[in-house]
Amino acid sequence: MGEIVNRRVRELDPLPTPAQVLATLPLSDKARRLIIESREEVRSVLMGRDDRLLVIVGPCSIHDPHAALDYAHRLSSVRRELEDDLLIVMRVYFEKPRTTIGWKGLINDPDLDGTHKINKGLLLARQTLLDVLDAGVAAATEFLEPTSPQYLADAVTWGAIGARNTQSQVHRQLASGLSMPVGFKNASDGDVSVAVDSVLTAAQQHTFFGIDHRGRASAVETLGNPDCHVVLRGSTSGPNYDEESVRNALRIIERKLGTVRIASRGVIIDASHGNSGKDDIEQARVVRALAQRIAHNEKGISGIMMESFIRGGNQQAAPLEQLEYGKSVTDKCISWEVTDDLLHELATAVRERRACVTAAGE
Ligand SMILES: O=C[C@H](O)[C@H](O)COP(=O)(O)O
Ligand SMILES: C=C(OP(=O)(O)O)C(=O)O
Repeated sequence: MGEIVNRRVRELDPLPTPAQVLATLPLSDKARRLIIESREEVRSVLMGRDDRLLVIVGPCSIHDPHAALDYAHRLSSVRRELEDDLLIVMRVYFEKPRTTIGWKGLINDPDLDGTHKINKGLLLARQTLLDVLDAGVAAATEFLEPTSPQYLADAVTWGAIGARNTQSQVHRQLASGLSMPVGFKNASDGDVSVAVDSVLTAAQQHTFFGIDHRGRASAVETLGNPDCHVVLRGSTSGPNYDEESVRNALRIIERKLGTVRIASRGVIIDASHGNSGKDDIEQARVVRALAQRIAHNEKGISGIMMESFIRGGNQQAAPLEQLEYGKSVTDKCISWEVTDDLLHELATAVRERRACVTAAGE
């Protein structure tokens, strides 16, 4: 057998089952309530029943659970302060899709040293999510590995399928069975219509290969997820957060999804990635430009995403003891101080939008 299979597999190291991990690190009652409430709030914002702005904000990736929790505590108090205007959900991203190679996130390599202790990373990631929730902050994450949601998804309020996977059947099927709203990014080359196709596909029922809670290979039958939507993140050839690009995306959504029963025909705009050339200073400028447009009641923008951490910028990934505290090891992030200002500016923009709507009798 060894001559024809597994010739390029060094080892198969069993992982605990999802049921074991969930039993070791269960959700608290408080966390469960936060997840149920915040998922419903996200749906309401997406449907326009709640006039707040969804703001998904936090580090590009989590590499240091202690710094992540420090960030979550800062965010928690702003979240409460601005809750009448903003629905804030923290980016708690553990799985990084790479353009070629690079550190693939806390689950894949928790020690950031190429030892890839997934067993450790899985538990560390789940513990971090639970800690963030206990700090009173709802969590957003990108789902990358098709089986990882079984270990984490119960603790997640908003999910993303990234630009590199938006056209992947595997990820569309996965989203069709997820219990929370899921945003599909436009493709890295800027194609928005594939993300719209994803929303259409994920809203349908599917049957596919997966695992159950006991880790058994299973045929997974899903009901379809009507809470998927498009995230505009710019592309390798430039931004797509300008008014014309947003109108264009809304037209594609209307044309392709006109009769499909989905929560949102609006978009979320990711101010990072292709919309700011992954530059934190530019990213803050993009958020400010969006705040102005929101204040003027531009239609179709349900939410904003920002990559933000304690310190601005980024650094090379390396073992924790060699790193500067609170600074991204993947894309450049906006510093906490600037983030705090931007969140207040976005809240002001939402109040101005509300005044516009009232004045226009909408
Ligand atoms: O959000 C993070 C990165 O943009 C994504 O993981 C791709 O990064 P890379 O192009 O550096 O691999
Ligand atoms: C990888 C990310 O984004 P994108 O898929 O848009 O590159 C991300 O948001 O972390």
